[in-house]
Amino acid sequence: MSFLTLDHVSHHYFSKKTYTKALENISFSVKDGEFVALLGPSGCGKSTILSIIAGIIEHTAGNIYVGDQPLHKSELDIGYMLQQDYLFPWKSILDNVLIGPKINRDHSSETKERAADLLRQVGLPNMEESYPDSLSGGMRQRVALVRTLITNPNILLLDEPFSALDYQTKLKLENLVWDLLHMYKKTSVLVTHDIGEAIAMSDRLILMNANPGSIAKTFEVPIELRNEEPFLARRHPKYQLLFDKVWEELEKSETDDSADKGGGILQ
Ligand SMILES: Nc1ncnc2c1ncn2[C@@H]1O[C@H](COP(=O)(O)OP(=O)(O)OP(=O)(O)O)[C@@H](O)[C@H]1O
Repeated sequence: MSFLTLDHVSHHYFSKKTYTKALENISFSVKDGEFVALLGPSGCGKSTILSIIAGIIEHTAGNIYVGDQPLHKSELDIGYMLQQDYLFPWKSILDNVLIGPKINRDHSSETKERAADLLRQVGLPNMEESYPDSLSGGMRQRVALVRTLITNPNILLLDEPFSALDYQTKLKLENLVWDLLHMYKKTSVLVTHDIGEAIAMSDRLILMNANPGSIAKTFEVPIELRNEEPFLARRHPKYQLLFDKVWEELEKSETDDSADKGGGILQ
């Protein structure tokens, strides 16, 4: 059975006078432990999908299931990682990481030990008492990753988590995140503009069109790439083949009739 299913999901944003058809008839599912990437042009609704899965906004049509339970009745524990790390500058690294557990009234020494252990795993040993302003962008995102994993979520939503980083740091973090998510067998949905990142990190790519946001095509990533860390996957001959196919499809969607079908004025 699928872990998460979106079944003909649509979402329209309404303001006083206008509306935007952000998503139209989105259907896909994510298997337990699977890593799915959402890829597509700006404004095609990728972040809206994550916000709906996270329960931040309510979809206007369709159904979402976690297993066989409707999303709103499920006990889905979500980890959300964004482009910005949103670390609190006045809190130490450890206290930043422990925000989630503290909200859940977990003050246990086991959780503190787990935080230190995770910080070590992401290459930040003995940094618990440091403060965010003493860290580089890449180090801050590692802390954000630990803060996301510490509550042991059963799905991770990754909204362009590497896009603010320099290229070298981004490649290193892709590897690190991939390693940890595979080690802990996490189900993940990644939003990205980067075709290479989507291919190197995920098991399946969902390519979207804009105006309104819809699914253009799905690509299975070949097993040879899925079994490799992102850095090595990028060197595999099948990586370039898939890159070219996805690129071709993206080009097609950009040359399609681009008349604005994504919204209008309310009467
Ligand atoms: N709060 C909002 N109110 C009105 N319209 C919105 C709102 N948020 C997003 N939209 C519109 O919904 C559509 C989808 O936006 P969304 O941010 O989900 O796309 P995206 O694919 O994540 O974009 P990007 O890649 O640029 O981050 C866009 O047309 C956007 O302008």
